[in-house]
Amino acid sequence: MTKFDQDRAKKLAAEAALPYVEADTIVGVGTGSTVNYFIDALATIKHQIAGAVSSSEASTERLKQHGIPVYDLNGVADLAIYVDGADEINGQLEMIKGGGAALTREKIVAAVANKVICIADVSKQVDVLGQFPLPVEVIPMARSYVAREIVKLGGDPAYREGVVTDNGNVILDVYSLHIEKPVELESKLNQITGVVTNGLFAARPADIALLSDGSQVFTLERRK
Ligand SMILES: O=C(CO)[C@H](O)[C@H](O)COP(=O)(O)O
Repeated sequence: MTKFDQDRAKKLAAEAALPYVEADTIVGVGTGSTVNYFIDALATIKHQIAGAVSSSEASTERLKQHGIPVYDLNGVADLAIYVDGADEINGQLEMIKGGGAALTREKIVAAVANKVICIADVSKQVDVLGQFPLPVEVIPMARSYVAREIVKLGGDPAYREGVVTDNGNVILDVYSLHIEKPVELESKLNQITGVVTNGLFAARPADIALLSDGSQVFTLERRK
């Protein structure tokens, strides 16, 4: 890939999500550096929206700093859109997420949303998922057991030292996966006792991807 301005690409992709925000609705907001640009853009139209639900303490803080009200997801029955970044995204708009350790809350908000919009720079686009180590959120006392089970599935798990998720759990990053069947692997990993969830967003992929190379934004829509 030729060199490009990654920060500018993230900002352009983030700003391209603004037209999808409907007036007077609550907006689902993800986590990460690309989403930070989205939050800053959302602040420019904050008087037109009802507020946000957030997938992490970090995003909640940034939203509040901008004066955007943040609601508890339990009180929100209808969420039109959820906007989030990705660590990898393939042609079916299946993603690996969780580089920022927020995967579980991200997956929960995505599950509630009618439309999931992925914003990313074009370096995140891949043919086959798995170059980026797949994050798995694990209950701390199950860490070694889960790691052994992941090895049986062909993965190479590494403990992300020093990281505790917003839910009080730990992360295993799984290397050496060439993920030909993302839906199947997502389900298999979730069946290991002690796994909270994993960073494959395949059962519930993105509906729209806004990908930028720093000069333009490419819109991909998932074929249903
Ligand atoms: O899944 C995530 C956090 O858990 C992020 O969306 C993902 O890591 C992409 O981050 P960035 O926009 O900083 O590249």
